[in-house]
Amino acid sequence: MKPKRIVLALGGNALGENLPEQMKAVKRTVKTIADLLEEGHQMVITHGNGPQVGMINMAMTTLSREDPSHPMAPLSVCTAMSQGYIGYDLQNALREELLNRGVRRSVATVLTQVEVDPTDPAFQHPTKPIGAFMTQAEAEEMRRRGNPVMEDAGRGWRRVVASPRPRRVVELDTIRTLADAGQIVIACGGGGIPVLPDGNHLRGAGAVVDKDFTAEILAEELGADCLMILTAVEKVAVHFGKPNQRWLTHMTVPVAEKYIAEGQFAPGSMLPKVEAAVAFAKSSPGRQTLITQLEKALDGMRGQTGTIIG
Ligand SMILES: Nc1ncnc2c1ncn2[C@@H]1O[C@H](COP(=O)(O)OP(=O)(O)O)[C@@H](O)[C@H]1O
Ligand SMILES: NC(=O)OP(=O)(O)O
Repeated sequence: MKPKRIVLALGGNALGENLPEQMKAVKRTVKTIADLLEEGHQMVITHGNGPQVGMINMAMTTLSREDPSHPMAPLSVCTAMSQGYIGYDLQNALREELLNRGVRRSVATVLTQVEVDPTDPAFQHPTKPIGAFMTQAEAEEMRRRGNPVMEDAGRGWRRVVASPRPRRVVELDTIRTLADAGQIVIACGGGGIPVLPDGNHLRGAGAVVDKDFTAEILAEELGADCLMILTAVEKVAVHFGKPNQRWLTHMTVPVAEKYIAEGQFAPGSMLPKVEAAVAFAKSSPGRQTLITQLEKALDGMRGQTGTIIG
């Protein structure tokens, strides 16, 4: 297989939901990344932060309630914390996995900001699920305390926050320089820290950006051949979770757009992945997205499983 430049977007199951789970999960995750690197692919890695940013935000809110001298931490700051928290485990686990395979490579996490538009209507309509899953009763209580909640793709209830579209990766030049120099970069974690340009100042925004959209921008800007989105399902389905569910091996752009229009993909979970894939395919001929499970990434790259879009 010809080596490719891949932007890899890691979903929740690659990271676990709390500290001990994360330390365990990343050990499994980096085996997949190391396998892909061994095949000669060049990788820029990004990851989600839904559970983690929710946990950090809740911890900071509790601290501020208990001791008002600690002001509430905005979601932008919580995302910055989540990039450090996840990047720390991921880069160390990958470094160690490579060393165990006799490979000495530099791995670095770049704290990354993304510009968002203050007029983005998403600020008025929270859709991004964060934090742990809740029962409906817990969700009602959360709603009563002023936090919007939503049912998340049949898996339970979660708090939802605004998720504006990313427009520009602020630290793109740094990421490109490191990637071009053959270094392994972890960047744009949690979709990037959302910021609003205000003259020379970048003001943090109260939102969580979808990592699939930021990964798409990164893949476009870095001239990647492949956007790889690793999640909890091996393939994308139509009629997901229904008796007539059908797993998809390949979607052309028009077919993906037709399924999007039919509402086949759940907002806040599979929809942004397929929308990102469509945008990537449209950005230049030959660009493809692979959506599959972490454990199936190598088979997916070999065309043996997963859903290819483009
Ligand atoms: N049409 C669909 N096909 C496959 N999975 C779907 C579909 N619609 C919703 N899903 C759900 O979306 C999930 C992936 O979204 P999510 O868990 O938010 O991603 P991430 O892995 O990035 O955290 C799948 O595990 C599945 O439960
Ligand atoms: N920020 C983000 O997209 O996180 P998840 O992938 O965990 O939803």
